[in-house]
Amino acid sequence: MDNLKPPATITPDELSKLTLAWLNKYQLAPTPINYAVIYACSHPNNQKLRSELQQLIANNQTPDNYLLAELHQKYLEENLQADNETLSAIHKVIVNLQTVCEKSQSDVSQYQSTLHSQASKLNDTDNQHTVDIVNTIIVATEKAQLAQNQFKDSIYASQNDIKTLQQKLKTAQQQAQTDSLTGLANRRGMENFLNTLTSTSHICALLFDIDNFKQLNDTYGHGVGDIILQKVAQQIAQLLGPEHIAIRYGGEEFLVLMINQARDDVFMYAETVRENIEKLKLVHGKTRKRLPQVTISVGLSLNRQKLSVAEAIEQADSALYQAKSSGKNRVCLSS
Ligand SMILES: Nc1nc2c(ncn2[C@@H]2O[C@H](COP(=O)(O)OP(=O)(O)OP(=O)(O)O)[C@@H](O)[C@H]2O)c(=O)[nH]1
Repeated sequence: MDNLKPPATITPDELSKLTLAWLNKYQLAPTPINYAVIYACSHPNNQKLRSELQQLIANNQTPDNYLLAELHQKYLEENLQADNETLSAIHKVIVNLQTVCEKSQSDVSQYQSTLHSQASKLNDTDNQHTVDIVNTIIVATEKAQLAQNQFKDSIYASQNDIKTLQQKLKTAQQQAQTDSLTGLANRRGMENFLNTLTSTSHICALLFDIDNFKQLNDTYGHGVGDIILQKVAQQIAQLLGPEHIAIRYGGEEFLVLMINQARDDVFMYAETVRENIEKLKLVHGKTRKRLPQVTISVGLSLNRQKLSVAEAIEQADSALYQAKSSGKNRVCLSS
C-alpha cells in the first residue's frame, strides 16, 4: 500500500485494513474523509487522485488532515452539478404534466355541463331508464373531476417540493464552491469562475503564502493558525473588485486571479495586501498576549506572454519560490 496501489485481487476487507495501516503510518485518524480518500486511491477511476497524493509525498509533503480534506474536495465531491440538471429535468416534466392536466380538466368540465344541459331536456315522459343512465354518467363524471382535482393538487405540491429542493441544492452548490474556514472560493469555485471568462480575458495570477506558518501552528496551536488564515484571507479579499477572484488554493496558500487589470495596479494590489498584513496587530484570544508579526510572500505573474491560466499560476509559483528563498515577506515578479 506504500505506493497506494493495491494488488488487483484484493478483497474489500483487506483493502480496508491496508487503508487503516496507511493512515496509522502517517499518524492520521481514520476520520470519514481521511478513510474515504485513502480507500478511494485504490479504485481504477481515481488514478489522478492517487498520482497527486504520490507526487506530494515524493515532494516530501507529509500528508495531514488538511491535505486529505483538499483531495477529498477536489476528487470526490463531483455530483452536485448533475443533481441540479436532474432536478431541472424533473421540474420540466412536472410543468408539462400540469399543463396537460389543466387542459383535460377543462375538457371534463365542458363535458359535464353538456351532460347537465342535455339531462335537463329529458322530461318525465322520456324513458326512465335513459334518465337513470344519464344521471349515472353525471355522477361518474363528477367523481372523475374530483380525482382530477386531487391529481392537480398533488402536481402543484410536487412542483413546490422541487422548488425547495432546487433552492437547497443552490445553497449546497454555493457552499461546495466556498472554503468554509475563510469564505473564499475553493478550487471548484475557481473552475466555475474560469468558465465564465472569454478567450480574450487577460489573467494575472498572484500566489500568497503565509511565512513560517508551520511554526505559528506548532507554537500557538491550530486554532490560532485558523484565525490567522481567516485574517489573511480577509485582507486579500477586501481590496479585490467583483471581476476578480480570491481562492484558498492550498492549506496556507491563496491564489488571486485578476482579470483585465492594468499591470501596475496588480503589483500595487499585491504590495498593499502584503503591507496591510505586516501591519496587523493580532492578540492571542486566551492569554491576550500579542502574537508575533504575520507576514506573507507573494509570487506574481503579470502574464505578458498571454499564457494559459495553468501556466500563469506556474509562473506565479516560481516567483513565490523566489520570494521565499530571498528572505520572505516580499512580492516577487516572474521573470
Ligand atoms: N491551522 C491550520 N493549519 C493548516 C491548515 N492547512 C494547512 N495547515 C498547515 O500549514 C503548514 C504549512 O507549512 P509549510 O508548508 O511547512 O510552510 P511554512 O511553515 O509556512 O514555511 P514557509 O512557507 O517556507 O514559510 C502545515 O503545518 C499544515 O499543517 C489549516 O487549515 N489550518
